[in-house]
Amino acid sequence: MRAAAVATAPGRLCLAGESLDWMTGGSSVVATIPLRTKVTAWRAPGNALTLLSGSPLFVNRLIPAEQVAEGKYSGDQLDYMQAAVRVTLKTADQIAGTVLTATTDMPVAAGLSSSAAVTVAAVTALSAMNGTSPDLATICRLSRAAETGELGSGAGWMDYVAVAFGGVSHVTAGDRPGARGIAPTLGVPVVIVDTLQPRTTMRALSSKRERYAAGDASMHAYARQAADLVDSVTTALGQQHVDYRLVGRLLTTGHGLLRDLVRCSTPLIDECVARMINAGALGAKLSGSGYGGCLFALVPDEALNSVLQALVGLPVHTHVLPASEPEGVAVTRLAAPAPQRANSA
Ligand SMILES: Nc1ncnc2c1ncn2[C@@H]1O[C@H](COP(=O)(O)OP(=O)(O)OP(=O)(O)O)[C@@H](O)[C@H]1O
Ligand SMILES: C[C@@](O)(CCO)CC(=O)[O-]
Repeated sequence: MRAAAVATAPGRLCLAGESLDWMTGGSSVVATIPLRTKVTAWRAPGNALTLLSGSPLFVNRLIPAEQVAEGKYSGDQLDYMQAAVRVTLKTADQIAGTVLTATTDMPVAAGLSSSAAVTVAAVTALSAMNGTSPDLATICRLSRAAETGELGSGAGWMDYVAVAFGGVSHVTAGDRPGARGIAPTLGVPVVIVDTLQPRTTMRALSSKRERYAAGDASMHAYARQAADLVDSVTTALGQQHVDYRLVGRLLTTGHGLLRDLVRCSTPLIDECVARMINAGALGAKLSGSGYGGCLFALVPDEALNSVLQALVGLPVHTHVLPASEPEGVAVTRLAAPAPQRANSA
């Protein structure tokens, strides 16, 4: 029987607590965004796994099912999709004939967790294709096993939990992936600025890991101060009437910690943050692992024009999001087509 499923997963902004999950087992605060990755999985007769990605960055591939089952990777961009197949389908028989396509609205490798979005969506679509519907914690476990276990990239639970659960949430770290929902959405529009400065999470992480493990005083100071900030942001966002001026100030404070202690900002990111705040943004910070990629700002409607004008002339791409995204991973199992009737004439 032919079976197919489509899953979508959002990108995420990190509001506070980048890196705490893997550094100290600490929590973070995240919000998902309405820029989503869509993965379709289906099975047709054949011996290979077919990976198709709509992104101009990626070259489509056909990989023998045995090679996937053995865990052999080629080191290219589609390894994330391949790893999701391996942790979900396991045997060569199950893998043979699987076709996986991915398209995305979000900048890739730029701090919005495109890798967790594609992995979570792929694990979910492949499970549904096989007739199973794992709970969100299981989807997070499989996705982390794909990125971290298979590819040696990825970090703690933050990205998988953010993308799978959706909304504005306090992500708890530790052994069990979990999130405490704070609110469905942020009550202020968000402007995301992609600096187009290339970076990869893997490289960013290895330098931070080395410094933290070597006892670097700035990294340890960051870990302490960021944990306090996570508490303050969680409390501020949990109020019945949220004071977004306060939330904005806390975000900017978080950016300062990343810039001065972790030292993972760039002059262009700092320039965008400063210009947006001077033009009326409530607060701004980089998102994700830094060293390039995206920053974001909370911008009330009345300041939107001046904030966008302040960015004119900078080599950046800007996304204006009227609201953040309440929905985490979502899946639809497509009905198998009815069998063709033999023509009796
Ligand atoms: N739509 C997609 N299709 C296939 N692979 C994707 C897709 N989106 C992301 N990826 C994979 O994820 C990699 C990017 O992961 P990386 O962790 O470097 O960045 P990110 O997740 O976007 O940012 P961050 O982890 O800082 O939030 C890409 O190089 C590619 O291999
Ligand atoms: C923030 C981070 O955990 C997100 C990975 O996508 C990476 C890091 O710690 O540098």
